[in-house]
Amino acid sequence: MLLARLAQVSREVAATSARSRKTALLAELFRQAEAEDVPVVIPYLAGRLPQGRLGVGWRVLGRRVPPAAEPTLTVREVDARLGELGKVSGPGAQAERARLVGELMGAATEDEQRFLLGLLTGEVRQGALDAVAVEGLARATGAPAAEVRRAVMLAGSLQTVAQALLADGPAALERFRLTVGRPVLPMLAHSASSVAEAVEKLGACAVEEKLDGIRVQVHRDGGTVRIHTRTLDDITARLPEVTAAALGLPGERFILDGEVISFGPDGRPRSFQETAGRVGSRLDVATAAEEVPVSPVFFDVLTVGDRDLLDLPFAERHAELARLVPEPMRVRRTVVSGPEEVAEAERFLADTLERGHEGVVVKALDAPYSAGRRGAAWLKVKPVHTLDLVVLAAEWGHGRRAGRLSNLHLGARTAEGGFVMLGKTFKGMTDAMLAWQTERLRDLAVEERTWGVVVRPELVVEIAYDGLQRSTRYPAGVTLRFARVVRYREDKRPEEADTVEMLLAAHPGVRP
Ligand SMILES: Nc1ncnc2c1ncn2[C@@H]1O[C@H](COP(=O)(O)OP(=O)(O)OP(=O)(O)O)[C@@H](O)[C@H]1O
Repeated sequence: MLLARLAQVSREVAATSARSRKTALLAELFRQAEAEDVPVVIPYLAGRLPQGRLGVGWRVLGRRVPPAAEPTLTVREVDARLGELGKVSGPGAQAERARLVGELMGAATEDEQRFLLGLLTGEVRQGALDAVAVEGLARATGAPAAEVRRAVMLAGSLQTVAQALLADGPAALERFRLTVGRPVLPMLAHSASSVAEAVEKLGACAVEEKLDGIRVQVHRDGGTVRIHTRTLDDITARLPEVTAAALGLPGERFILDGEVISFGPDGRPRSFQETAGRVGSRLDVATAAEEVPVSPVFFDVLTVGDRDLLDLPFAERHAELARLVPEPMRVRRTVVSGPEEVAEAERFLADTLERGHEGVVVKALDAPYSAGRRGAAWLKVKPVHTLDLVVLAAEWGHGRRAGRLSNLHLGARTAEGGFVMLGKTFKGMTDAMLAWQTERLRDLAVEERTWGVVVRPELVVEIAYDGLQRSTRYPAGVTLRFARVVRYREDKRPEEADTVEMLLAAHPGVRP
């Protein structure tokens, strides 16, 4: 497929707000694409680079190159060239990168140059395109949209499903069943501002403790156990305690969903940093396991034996969980019948906080498991509210922080898929964090200024704040009071960051 065609569709999709038109445009594009184009077409449509980052800054991208008259570049050729670009390193790297970018831009028409520039600077990011792409794909291949959606959910990747569908037609969907040993993206939660609001919305529900650890999906097939993170990384080797626990359960084949967390000698949860440090460390697992032992605490089950439980109501899945996993290895919970029992839910939250946990997750008893979705059936309630924002730029520090990128420009997501700046912060950073972010943000820089760098909007950071206030200085018309960094969220993609709308909804008293 020609890059020119992709650039044209990308522009047309962005220009229309009608979902049916977007679907039609994408269906047409998929009809013209070959299966081999898919690993490039899908990320490019969403404004993502399959290579992640390329290390080309504004100095290179800012140079004007005369455009080609006719489109000749194919998407696969562009991908191969960007792959080459990503490999350049060592002395003279900048000059070599500039040469490669110059060559690529010189082979592109004006329209394609604009598209490539947007792609390389992270500006063509199109939010929420995946859902429309699923419909387009279904229409292009004659597969039922609901089945394509379920396959994408289970594969955890639109790209994998699209490639299979374009190569082999609707029969390929068979390959994407829930299978022990193949991880699926976990179900996620929305926020509610209070337990009362959550219970009001959900009716009959379970109120579960929210543990501040690391999400894990544990697959056991006979004597084999595999443990995956929320981003589907395999961390089995790092968690021997969890493997042993899974092998000790009475079932031979299952998939469990839960959290691993480390409890101190007093039985209280250790800080998130300690658990994360333990789970993140690959070296000398035996010593680490002795110093910071972790425990799995499960809250859901996706498969038992050969039965796929995803579509069962949560109440029934939990009954299966209780048969398989003994109580000390399950999250604590209370079940309430609806708003008339809100006092019980509130008592449970207070008790959970007392025991040192973060808050609760309130879950509808009748809801299926929606893998990879931030479903409305799970609502988290945390007294300390934090936001997941995206770093848009960073300023060089002064004094003790000279030579470090320090003051972060924070952006919330907009409905259109872009980002809008909400404020800045240099608070809450440890020395290690400053060193890490300096290196990481330099890699992401697309523009260097005397005051700092403007970066590709990639890095998600969790921010605590004391409130929201009106502001004429920031484009959203509001800014955060006393924003401070809690932690970086490398497990989150910028598409998962909080939106301006969510922020405004959480602060009904403040209007831009
Ligand atoms: N009982 C529980 N049920 C579901 N998730 C739980 C529970 N206890 C802890 N968690 C954790 O809380 C997360 C649910 O919140 P969400 O889906 O919004 O993820 P998140 O954005 O990482 O949230 P947060 O930053 O608040 O932890 C899960 O991914 C899981 O790691």
